[in-house]
Amino acid sequence: MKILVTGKEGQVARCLADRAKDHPKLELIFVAREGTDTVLDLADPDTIRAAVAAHKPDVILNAAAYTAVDQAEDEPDLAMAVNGTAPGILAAEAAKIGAKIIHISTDYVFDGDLDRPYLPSDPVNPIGVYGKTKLAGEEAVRAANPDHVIARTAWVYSPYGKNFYKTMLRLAETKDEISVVDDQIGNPTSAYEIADGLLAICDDWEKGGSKRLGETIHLVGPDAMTWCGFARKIFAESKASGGPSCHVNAISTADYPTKAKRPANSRLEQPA
Ligand SMILES: NC(=O)C1=CN([C@@H]2O[C@H](COP(=O)(O)OP(=O)(O)OC[C@H]3O[C@@H](n4cnc5c(N)ncnc54)[C@H](OP(=O)(O)O)[C@@H]3O)[C@@H](O)[C@H]2O)C=CC1
Ligand SMILES: Cc1cn([C@H]2C[C@H](O)[C@@H](COP(=O)(O)OP(=O)(O)O[C@H]3O[C@@H](C)C(=O)[C@@H](O)[C@H]3O)O2)c(=O)[nH]c1=O
Repeated sequence: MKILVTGKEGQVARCLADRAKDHPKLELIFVAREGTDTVLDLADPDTIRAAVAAHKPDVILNAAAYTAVDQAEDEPDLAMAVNGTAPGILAAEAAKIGAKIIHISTDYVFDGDLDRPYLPSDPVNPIGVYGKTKLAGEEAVRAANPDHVIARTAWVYSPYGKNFYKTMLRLAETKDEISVVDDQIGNPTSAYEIADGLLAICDDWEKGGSKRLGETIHLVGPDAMTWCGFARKIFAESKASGGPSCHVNAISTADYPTKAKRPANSRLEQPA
């Protein structure tokens, strides 16, 4: 089964590439906005149509996105083109050739006001530009192709790209203490967990199954914690293996002003 993966250099895409060898019946083709034989720029619909026509995949896995949460507040049009409009074009192009689409979304589609983990069926209400654009992408995918899976994940970390885990370890190289917000809670998620979850769905489809088809699912790590708790965990593990570590002060969101508002409660849960 041929799977066209967007965003070749992203965290999830790179973990998909690492895991591909465990799924010999899945042929993963990675494209990016530059540097690949077939270029796919989500901000340029013509390149989307051309890439899908060139590869005629059975599944499109959209792992690319505009993920700079604060920067999105200053570039809402570009963020909307990439996160909101392009997924609909990918989904429509997939539908035209009878292909399925897996689209990755985020906890930031929720406002964070609920006092329990969010279920896929809970009402959405994003509070920042990034979340609004990701919600538009979800809606566009649902409208364009019934053969979709929308997998919402959260707080992604991996050895690749930019993420909170790597930021903490980098800061610890030069600082004795750092201050991290202790009033935003969520589920840190390894990009490998996401890759494994999505490839398990593809394996099922390859065998003729219909696992999760038409569903919006939550695919996150098992443990919820605050960003401060996550930082402390990162340093505890790092210290145990002889890596950098530093003291973490717990602060409130009000003490760490950022351009974009983030949900206080980002916990996601998938019903059994
Ligand atoms: N990171 C996180 O904490 C979370 C991520 N998600 C979602 O998970 C998915 C994967 O995220 P993650 O792997 O962390 O993302 P990354 O930020 O690691 O990578 C995003 C990729 O998207 C590519 N990209 C950006 N703009 C375009 C464009 N116009 N055309 C083509 N490619 C583009 C980037 O390309 P380039 O290398 O050229 O910059 C990059 O390779 C996304 O849908 C994201 O919204 C959901 C929840 C949490
Ligand atoms: C670096 C740093 C951040 N923070 C705070 C800011 C913010 O509230 C929180 C997380 O910071 P970041 O900017 O690294 O994370 P952020 O970019 O908000 O992460 C989000 O990315 C997008 C793509 C998603 O979809 C989300 O699930 C989520 O993972 O930690 C501190 O309190 N101290 C620090 O030293």
